[in-house]
Amino acid sequence: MNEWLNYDQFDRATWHSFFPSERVLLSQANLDEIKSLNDQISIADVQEVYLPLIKLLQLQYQNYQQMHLQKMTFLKKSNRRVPYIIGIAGSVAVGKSTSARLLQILLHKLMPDLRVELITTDGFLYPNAELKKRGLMDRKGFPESYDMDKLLAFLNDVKAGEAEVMAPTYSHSVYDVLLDQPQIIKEPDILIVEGINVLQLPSKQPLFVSDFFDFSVYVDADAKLIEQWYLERFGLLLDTAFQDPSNYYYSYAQGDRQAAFDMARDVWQRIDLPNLNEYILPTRNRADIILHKTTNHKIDRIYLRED
Ligand SMILES: Nc1ncnc2c1ncn2[C@@H]1O[C@H](COP(=O)(O)OP(=O)(O)O)[C@@H](O)[C@H]1O
Ligand SMILES: CC(C)(COP(=O)(O)O)[C@@H](O)C(=O)NCCC(=O)O
Repeated sequence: MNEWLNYDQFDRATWHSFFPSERVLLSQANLDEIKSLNDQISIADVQEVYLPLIKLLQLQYQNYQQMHLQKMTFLKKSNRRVPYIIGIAGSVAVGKSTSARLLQILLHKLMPDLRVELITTDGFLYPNAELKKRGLMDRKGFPESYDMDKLLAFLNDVKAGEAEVMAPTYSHSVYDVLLDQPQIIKEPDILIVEGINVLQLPSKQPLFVSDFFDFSVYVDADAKLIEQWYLERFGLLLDTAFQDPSNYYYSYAQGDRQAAFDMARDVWQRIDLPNLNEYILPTRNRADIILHKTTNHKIDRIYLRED
């Protein structure tokens, strides 16, 4: 079966024409905020690809709230705010968290009155101690390495309108879950949930994580490019680890740089690449939109699911 059957495909110029840049002028403060996130981010991508996507999301969000109000009126129930949840999927190191932060900044720009929160499912990985106990250290990121019940309960509580919901957090430099630093999510209007596993089907649970999503994005690129981005990120992790003995990568940063990169290349080949091929890529055609990247993270094609 043609996996693109249900998608409209657009090149950048066509996609941009749906919402020309002049409609939202980014201030210097906006640009500074984006550049502080990552100074390599292309502002052309932001204006030509992300702003039309944000406009589409704004329309979907408004529709969603209207539908919800009509339903509550029909059921003679009082209306309450129900968070709109956006999932962002894709390989390790494809740029999910960078895209998620961009969406958060731009959604806030277009709808300044809304509270937009962002979490990553990395926090729902079992802690390293538990992964070791289960013999799963080399399976980090694979479906069995996540506490899916905890993630589903978290999403359920957010959707149910709980005043405060705790999300565990993860640090790449500690290489573990930060059990003492949970993130507190307080009644968001929009919640972005970013992670490699957000479009996966559960093995035991009766619910999918994506059952909670109102819109989903898959960030896509050729595996060879993603490996390069993985290694570039590893280089940045090494640079920051250099003077910090508590950093997971400290000993690699102190030792031979070539050997450190050989180790990272091996981890990519043994763990993250098979995970991409076996468990992440097969979820691509569940997304509402696929952002396809080429060299230098430039988005060259956009696939939008047909209704
Ligand atoms: N749009 C972008 N432009 C330039 N570099 C980017 C962009 N998106 C991601 N990167 C870089 O690629 C690497 C992986 O991105 P990251 O957001 O950490 O990926 P993920 O969350 O998917 O693991 C990081 O070094 C990040 O700085
Ligand atoms: C924590 C992760 C599963 C998730 O990755 P992310 O999407 O945040 O890049 C990944 O970064 C990871 O640690 N994978 C295990 C093998 C490795 O060290 O790359």
